Amino acid sequence: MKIALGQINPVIGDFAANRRSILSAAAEAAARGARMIVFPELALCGYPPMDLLEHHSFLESNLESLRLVQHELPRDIAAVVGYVAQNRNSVGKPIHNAAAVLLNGQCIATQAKTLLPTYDVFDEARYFEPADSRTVFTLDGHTFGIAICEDLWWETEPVPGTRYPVDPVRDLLDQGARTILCPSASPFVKGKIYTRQHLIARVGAAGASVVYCNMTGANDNLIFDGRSMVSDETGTIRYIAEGFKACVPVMEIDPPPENLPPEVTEDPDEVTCRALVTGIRDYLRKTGFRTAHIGLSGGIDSAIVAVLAAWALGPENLTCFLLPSRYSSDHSILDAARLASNLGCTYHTIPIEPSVAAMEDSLSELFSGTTPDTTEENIQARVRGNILMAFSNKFHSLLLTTGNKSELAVGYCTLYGDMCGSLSVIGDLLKTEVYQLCNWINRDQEIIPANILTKPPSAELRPDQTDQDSLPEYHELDAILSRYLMQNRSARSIISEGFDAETVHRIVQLTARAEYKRRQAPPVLKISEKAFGTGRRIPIARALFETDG
Ligand SMILES: Nc1ncnc2c1ncn2[C@@H]1O[C@H](COP(=O)(O)OP(=O)(O)OC[C@H]2O[C@@H]([n+]3cccc(C(=O)O)c3)[C@H](O)[C@@H]2O)[C@@H](O)[C@H]1O
Ligand SMILES: Nc1ncnc2c1ncn2[C@@H]1O[C@H](COP(=O)(O)OP(=O)(O)OP(=O)(O)O)[C@@H](O)[C@H]1O
Ligand SMILES: NC(=O)CC[C@H](N)C(=O)O
Repeated sequence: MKIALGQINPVIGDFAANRRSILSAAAEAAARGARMIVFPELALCGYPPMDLLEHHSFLESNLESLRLVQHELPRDIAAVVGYVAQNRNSVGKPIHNAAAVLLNGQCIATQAKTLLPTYDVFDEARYFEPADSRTVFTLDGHTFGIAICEDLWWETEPVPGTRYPVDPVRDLLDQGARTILCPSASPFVKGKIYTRQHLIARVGAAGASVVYCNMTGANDNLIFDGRSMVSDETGTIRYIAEGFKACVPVMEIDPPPENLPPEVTEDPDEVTCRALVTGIRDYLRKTGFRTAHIGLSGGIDSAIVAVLAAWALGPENLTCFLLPSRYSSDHSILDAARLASNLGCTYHTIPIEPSVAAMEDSLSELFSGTTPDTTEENIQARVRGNILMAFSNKFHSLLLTTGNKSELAVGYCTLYGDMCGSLSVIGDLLKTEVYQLCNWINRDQEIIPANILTKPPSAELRPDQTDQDSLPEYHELDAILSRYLMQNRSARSIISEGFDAETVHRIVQLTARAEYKRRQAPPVLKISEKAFGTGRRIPIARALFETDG
């Protein structure tokens, strides 16, 4: 039997476009002899629809769209389509996260999702009623079971100490399933592909094959990497679809192809770049923007964002602004200009001195007798924010923010200043990871001028300032932050590893205090297991250090 993977990139709530993607993928698969095509989780409405699920019109459009797909699909190909189903029981939440098997105008099977992820960025139990049973179906004598995304993840323990009571895959196998079909919307995280491979191998250990179809593209902070997979009944991966790209591969599953199975590997730097490029590109496309712009300082953060944005949108669609102040060094301006030229982007230079001087003049009476402090530094950052937002308003261009995860953690950024913007491109990359990725970008040729990579990081908001005037060295800062943020470790436990106690306490305090800034930050493209944003929810008004100490 030939099976196709409908690895598509749905737009949340664009039922007409998603239906077209489904129908065209099914037509292509049918033309290439596929008997079945599996689409991603909630392919019809996009993932995650969040509170749109509380709108009746959304649910009605979704069901109407399913009816249309059912009748418009090519004949003789079964399509497994993710949609929102009504819960026909009188108890529980009114809807299920489900998949329908459509064939020749009929719906021959449906399956709701049993395990509803409600951790990190997932919030499915808020909306959906879990399935209370699972059933297999047959096609051409082959028995299939459907396990929607998390239903494949039973053996993992997302919340320490908890384990789902039901193993949906085990249940389907016990009912005779020989192949598990897995419509999925599994957001990209570096290295997660190996976990998926491991989960598929578990099914193989029970003698069944898996057809795993993951979504591709990005929605807000979540990036879906595709890389759908097909395994044989020994758990060996026989096929991996391309990452970050819509495609419709077709393959024989019974028996699987003779050729050697592909190795599941990823280059962490390359895959991170591809993920972030996808995140930028889809954010703009799906929000109706074609062009973006950034403030290019000659520092490393805006440099990497410029490269990623130029790759995502094309250099002709990225405008860079050099906004020097009285403290900007000549080399910063030269480095920024050289980078923009290397990328082929247009750049404009607008000195901020006149606006800063005008602000200082306006405030001089009010501030008389005070000494300069971060207030004056922040005015510079806010003048830049003002210029960059004015360009956005006038030319319908989207401002990308350039702050990294280390700065966002400790609050080393100015509200309504360098935090202005709509999408945080590197807010999930620690500063040391930014350096690593820049070196990867420059591996064959110098795209980012070497000087940007070697000079000490500085906000250039006062004379001879460097980041290390206020922060520990980045390798130390990042080591502490990854323990505190990613592993939820307390200061005491981090100190017990040999880190300097005073530094750890200060970093933990700064990070805890800066929650209010992060709540106002734009969505951060997620690439790690713990990113700022919807997957890390911390109250702002709270007792500060007891829980962290
Ligand atoms: N708990 C809370 N909830 C809500 N709001 C709270 C708050 N605590 C303070 N605030 C408000 O926030 C204000 C302070 O925040 P904000 O105005 O941003 O300013 P602030 O955090 O005081 O200063 C910005 C810091 O970032 C550094 N910086 C700026 C720009 C770029 C870079 C870089 O290298 O990338 C570094 C700069 O050197 C300085 O240390 C307070 O005046 C108050 O209005
Ligand atoms: N001279 C400048 N011209 C244009 N934009 C600037 C300038 N200075 C700062 N910015 C903008 O503000 C952001 C914060 O910059 P800042 O220099 O304060 O710190 P940074 O975090 O070290 O960033 P970078 O490494 O990009 O310099 C920059 O990434 C950039 O987008
Ligand atoms: N949509 C889902 O069920 C996603 C949850 C799953 N653990 C994943 O990230 O792959």
